[in-house]
Amino acid sequence: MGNACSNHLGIPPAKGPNPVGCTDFMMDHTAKGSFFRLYYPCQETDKAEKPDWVPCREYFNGLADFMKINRALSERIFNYLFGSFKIPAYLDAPFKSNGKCPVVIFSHGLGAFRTLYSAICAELASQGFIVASVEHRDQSASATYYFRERTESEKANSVAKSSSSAQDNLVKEWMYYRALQHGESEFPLRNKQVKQRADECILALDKLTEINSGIAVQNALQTQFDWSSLENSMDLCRIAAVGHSFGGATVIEALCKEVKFKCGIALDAWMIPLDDEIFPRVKQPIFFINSEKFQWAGNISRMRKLDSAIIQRKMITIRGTVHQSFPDFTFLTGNWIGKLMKLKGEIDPELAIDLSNKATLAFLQRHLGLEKNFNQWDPLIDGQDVNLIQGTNVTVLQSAI
Ligand SMILES: CCN(CC)CCN(C[C@]12C[C@](c3ccc(C(F)(F)F)cc3)(C1)C2)C(=O)Cn1c(SCc2ccc(F)cc2)nc(=O)c2c1C=CC2
Repeated sequence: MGNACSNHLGIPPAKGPNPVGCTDFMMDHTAKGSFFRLYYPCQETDKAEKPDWVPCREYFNGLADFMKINRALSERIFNYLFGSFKIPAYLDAPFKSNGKCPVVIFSHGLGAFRTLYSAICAELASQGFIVASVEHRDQSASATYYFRERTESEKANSVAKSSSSAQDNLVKEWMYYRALQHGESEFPLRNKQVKQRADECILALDKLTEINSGIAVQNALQTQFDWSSLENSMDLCRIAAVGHSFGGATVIEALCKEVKFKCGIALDAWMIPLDDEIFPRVKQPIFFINSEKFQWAGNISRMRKLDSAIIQRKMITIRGTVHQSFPDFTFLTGNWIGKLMKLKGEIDPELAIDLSNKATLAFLQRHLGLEKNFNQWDPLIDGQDVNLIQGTNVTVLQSAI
C-alpha cells in the first residue's frame, strides 16, 4: 500500500475476508443525478490496479478553496504530499457474488468528496457489504463534477463532427466548495444542504435498487465495470446509512426521510444543520462514534435529544482522536505534520479506525440482523475497551439537555 518513497505511509488495507473492488457511477449525468463510488467484495484478481486516491487535480484545487489557501501553491503541495497514494481496492474488478450483500450509503463531510473515506468503505466491503460513497452536489464538497449537453455552437465547432457516442455530446463541468459569505448566517445554508444531501443518499439507494433489479444502466462515466453482475446481489432489507461530520447529520436527516434505512452510524456528527423538529421523527437505531477533541456541549446535547427508551441510541468516544481521525488523510502524513495540521490525534490512526470499524460492524449486525461474527465486537458498542469512553468526554450541563 501507499507509494514507494514513503513506505510506512498509506491507507491501511481492509481486514475482512473479501478482496475489495471499486468503481464509479453517475446517472444521470446532470448535477441532479446520482454520483457515487461503489466499493464491493470482488473476485481475486491480479489484473486490476489500484486507482489514485484523488482522481483528478481539480479536487486539490477545491481543497485549496476550502482551506482558503492559494490554489497554485497548494496544488503542488497536495500533489507532492498525496499525489501518489492508491486506495486499498481494485478498480473495476469483477464483483464476487456470495449471497445477497447488505448495503451501506456513505455521506462525506464538509469540504470532502467521495474518495476520502476509503479505509472505512473498503473495510465494510471486505466484510461483505456493498457501499455507495456519495459525492454531494450541494456545494459542500471541495469539488465535484457533472456533465451538460454540448450547445449547438459547441457541436458545430467540435472536432468530432459526427459525434458517435453520447459521451461526445457531453461537456464536463466542475462545481466547487461554496464558502459561507461574510455575514451570511450558517443555519439556513447548512439546513438546505443537509436536506439535499439526504435526498442524494436516497437517490443513490434508488439507483442501487434499479441496478439490483437488473434494469440496464447508462453510466455517464466510461468504466470497465459490468453493472449487470450486480443483479440480485443486494439485500434490500438490510440497508444502513453512515456518514462523517456533516455526513453524520445527513445520516439522521436520511433516516427521518427514508425508512428503508434500518439504522444509522454518525461518525463525529456535526448537528448544527439539523432542525430540532426532526429528532422525535427519527425511529431507527443510531450509533454516535465521536472523536475526543471535536465535540462540544451544545453539539452533544443535540445528540442527546435523540435519546430514547425504546429505540436503541448509542454513543462512544475514541480516546486520543481528532475530527480528521475518520477520513483517509489521517494515514497519509508523518506524525509531526499530522499533529500540526490536526490530521492525527494521540492514538495510532490505524488502531482508532479499527475500533471505529469494528464497533460499526457490531452495530450493523445487531440492527440489520446479519448472521456474521461481528457480534464479537458488541462490547465496543458500550465503550468497553481501554481506548474507548462510553458516551462522551464532554461535560454537558443538565440544563443543556
Ligand atoms: C478553514 C476551513 N474551515 C472551513 C469551514 C474549517 C475546515 N475544517 C477543518 C479541517 C478540514 C481540514 C484539513 C483537511 C485536509 C488537509 C490536508 F492537508 F491533509 F489536505 C488539512 C486540513 C481543515 C481540517 C473543517 O471543516 C472540519 N469539518 C469537516 S472536515 C471534512 C474533510 C474535509 C476535507 C478533507 F480533505 C477531509 C475531510 N467536515 C465537516 O463536515 C465539518 C467540519 C467542521 C464542521 C463540520
